[in-house]
Amino acid sequence: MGTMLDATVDVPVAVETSKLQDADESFPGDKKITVVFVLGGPGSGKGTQCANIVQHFGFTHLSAGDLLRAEIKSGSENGTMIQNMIKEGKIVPSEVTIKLLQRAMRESGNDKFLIDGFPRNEENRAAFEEVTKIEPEFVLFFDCPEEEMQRRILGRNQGREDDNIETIRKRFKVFMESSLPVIEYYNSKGKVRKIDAGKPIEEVFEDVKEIFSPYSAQVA
Ligand SMILES: Nc1ncnc2c1ncn2[C@@H]1O[C@H](COP(=O)(O)OP(=O)(O)O)[C@@H](O)[C@H]1O
Ligand SMILES: Nc1ccn([C@@H]2O[C@H](COP(=O)(O)OP(=O)(O)O)[C@@H](O)[C@H]2O)c(=O)n1
Ligand SMILES: [Mg+2]
Repeated sequence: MGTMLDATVDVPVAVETSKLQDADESFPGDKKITVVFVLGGPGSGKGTQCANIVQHFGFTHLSAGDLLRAEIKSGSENGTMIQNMIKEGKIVPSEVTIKLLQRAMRESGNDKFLIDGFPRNEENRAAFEEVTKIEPEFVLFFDCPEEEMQRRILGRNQGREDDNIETIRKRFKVFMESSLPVIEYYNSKGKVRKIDAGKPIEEVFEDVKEIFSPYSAQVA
């Protein structure tokens, strides 16, 4: 399953694991890990489009929010803290989120990841870089008007404790103050691929597909 951008050879899982901890000590033939960060405000359509990308391009979708919600459900010792932060629209300390992401990456057996909803602030960004040494291939940014995002979240019906108007307002504020600067940071490095996410799902995916075409899983 090679692509244009990763000269992939199959290596044992053990090598992959050490690579995650020490990705800068790569050697010829080592497995390259491709990470795309998928960012955008709450309700901009990150999860929806990631599901489409997975179908077409062979990536594994890791939603930081989904991993945190699963951690609450699992009854972990951090569960109550995570639940309280999500209810308030606050960003969970990166130490917790990065561990969940690393575990999910390891367990997937894949080498191409869409990391959805992460990094959401500077602390997330710097810690991920420090711990994993992974630089994202690019950042997919779903740009969507706030009133449209609000409408979508209120219609989402996933039973989420943070999908109420009071928490939604807090999440928008956190997005503007903490997450947009991360997008700006990557923009200054020329890594942001911005998508007009206010359009219907199929139209957004047309634009997404263009960006991902070099990563087609079908390319020999
Ligand atoms: N382009 C779109 N147009 C209309 N509704 C959308 C669009 N993309 C996603 N949705 C819907 O909006 C809600 C939020 O989408 P979701 O993918 O969960 O966003 P995010 O992960 O960014 O919060 C879902 O109910 C989804 O079905
Ligand atoms: N990197 C992250 C991602 C999510 N979260 C928490 O999880 C909540 C929901 O995130 P999400 O990505 O599932 O939300 P949406 O943007 O998909 O609506 C956020 O509001 C944060 O409280 C976090 O703390 N750190
Ligand atoms: Mg989501």
